[in-house]
Amino acid sequence: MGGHIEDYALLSDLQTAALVGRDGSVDWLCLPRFDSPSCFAALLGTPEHGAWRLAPAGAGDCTGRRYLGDTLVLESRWRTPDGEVKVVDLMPQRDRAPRLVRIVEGVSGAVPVRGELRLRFHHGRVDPWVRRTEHHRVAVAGPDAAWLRVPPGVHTYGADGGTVSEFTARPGTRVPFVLTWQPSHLATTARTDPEALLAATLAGWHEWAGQLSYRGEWRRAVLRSLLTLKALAYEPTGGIVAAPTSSLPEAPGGERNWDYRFCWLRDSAMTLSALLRGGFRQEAAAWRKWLLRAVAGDPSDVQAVYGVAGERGLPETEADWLPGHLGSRPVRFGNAAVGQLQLDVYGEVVDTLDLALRAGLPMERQVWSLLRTLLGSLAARWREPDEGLWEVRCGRRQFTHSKVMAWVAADRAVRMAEATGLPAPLEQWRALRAAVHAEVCERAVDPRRQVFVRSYGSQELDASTLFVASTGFLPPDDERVVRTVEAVQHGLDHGGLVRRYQDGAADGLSGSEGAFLACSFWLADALALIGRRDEARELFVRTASLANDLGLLSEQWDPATRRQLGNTPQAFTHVALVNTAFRLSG
Ligand SMILES: OC[C@H]1O[C@H](O[C@H]2O[C@H](CO)[C@@H](O)[C@H](O)[C@H]2O)[C@H](O)[C@@H](O)[C@@H]1O
Repeated sequence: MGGHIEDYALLSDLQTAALVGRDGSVDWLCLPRFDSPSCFAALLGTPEHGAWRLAPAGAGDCTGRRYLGDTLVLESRWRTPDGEVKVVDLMPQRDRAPRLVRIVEGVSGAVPVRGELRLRFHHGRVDPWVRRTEHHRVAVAGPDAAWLRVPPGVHTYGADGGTVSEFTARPGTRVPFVLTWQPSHLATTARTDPEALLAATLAGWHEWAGQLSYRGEWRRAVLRSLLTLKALAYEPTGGIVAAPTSSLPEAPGGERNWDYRFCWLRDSAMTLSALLRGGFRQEAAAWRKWLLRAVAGDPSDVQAVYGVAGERGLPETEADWLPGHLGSRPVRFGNAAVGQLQLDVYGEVVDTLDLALRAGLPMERQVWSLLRTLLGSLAARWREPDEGLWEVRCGRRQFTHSKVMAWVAADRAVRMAEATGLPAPLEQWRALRAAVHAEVCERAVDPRRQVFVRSYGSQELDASTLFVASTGFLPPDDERVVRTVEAVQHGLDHGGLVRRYQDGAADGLSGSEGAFLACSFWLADALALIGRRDEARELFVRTASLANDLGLLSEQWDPATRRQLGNTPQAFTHVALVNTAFRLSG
């Protein structure tokens, strides 16, 4: 049922991503886009649902692995009784077709190597027909074709529903495999030079990483997080996916399994703020253009989530043929969050536009007009209950976080209007800001404890109320802020980390979940803001240390089993890591 979540390495060509396990198996790959059906879905099933293992014959997990420098080129090493072998995995940035390149290099001895390629299109459901050409094995089914370039001298044959390759790796030999996807109606595929692709891919990532402006003490973790965020941005449109996976469970064996291969305005706006802080402005400009296209049509009907090209419909379906990761069912594709009202997205989007302006991106006329439409829509809707940032499936409420973020939208809009002098109903925006502030202070605070609660009138805690401090809604020395931070720290503690809300709080789903890693970083932020910097540092370091050996973090953490949970790598978590590192580094 796939390896452990933290066993996976990420490869990306900035249009889709693959996950490679420690055992040398590519267990997840959607082609040609992040949100396309997968051709390898062993992550959510077994190798029978599609996988490509390439490793010393009979070997288990690799004995060491790393990314080559500041790139997403993975090198896995096996030391075996027969000798040592390296496999270098990469997804070159696209020219025409998506490719997965795997180069086996002999280091010492004579090591028998075995490749087992099982392509299963449409999320593990369709076993393609495979034919042989002079240089390739070609798998075809429906719209999909995958071409495996067979290296000269490698014995390749069909067996066990897949393609097996066998050879012996010796020092000085490099054996490259290239898997290319293209529409099945194309009869040939272009030849490529895998070594040239490797060199260009290394250079491309290094060049990008070289722009990082952060010089603080957590440079390595920050850069790996930013590389991961960049890897989740769909280059042709500027959209950013929340994670490249679907249905990795928030509770093993449970139903909390969601498809994250889409662009949440919340997640992508926050991603942009992290990239901007790191000095990456080009992505911000591209995302702003994506945003304009995505919300075009009826910007007042802004959705919380869109497809990578701005699609509005992402129908949620259940894949009953997949057993799920660790038996966690259902496996879902598509996401019903698309039909929810999540008012906080106004705040996150406007906050990011403000940050972009302050980072020197010129305010375009179209962006300004979008901002005015968004504010008009928010003014009409902010009193409505919504599903909130946690996307509850048990009905709408007056969530505190949604209202605080409505205040953020009005506040940042006022700030931008004042800074630019561009035409705006400034007095209306100021009045909106004041009205939201007054209502939140009156209705979202528990009168007895003087803490901000999950929703108006409730007694429940919610880590998203920490935003009252970090957004500037109230000054950090306000007693209600301090009490809220302390209440979250103690009331939502889960093994030294933070739950997003109390275990058992209504969300419309069965079972419980792990500690939410982004919330743990948010608490570190809030502790720093209220002056408890030592505790903030300690929590930050503890949370960041849960990353796997390659620096990757999923959405949640299970303190009992000490394992990662949920979709991986998750943008939300890496964004929070970056933002907190910046704050703590001053
Ligand atoms: O927990 C229920 C919800 O889980 C997902 O939402 C979470 O992930 C989103 C993407 O990272 C994030 O924006 C949101 O704040 C998280 O709660 C899922 O996508 C939802 O459909 C589901 O209701």
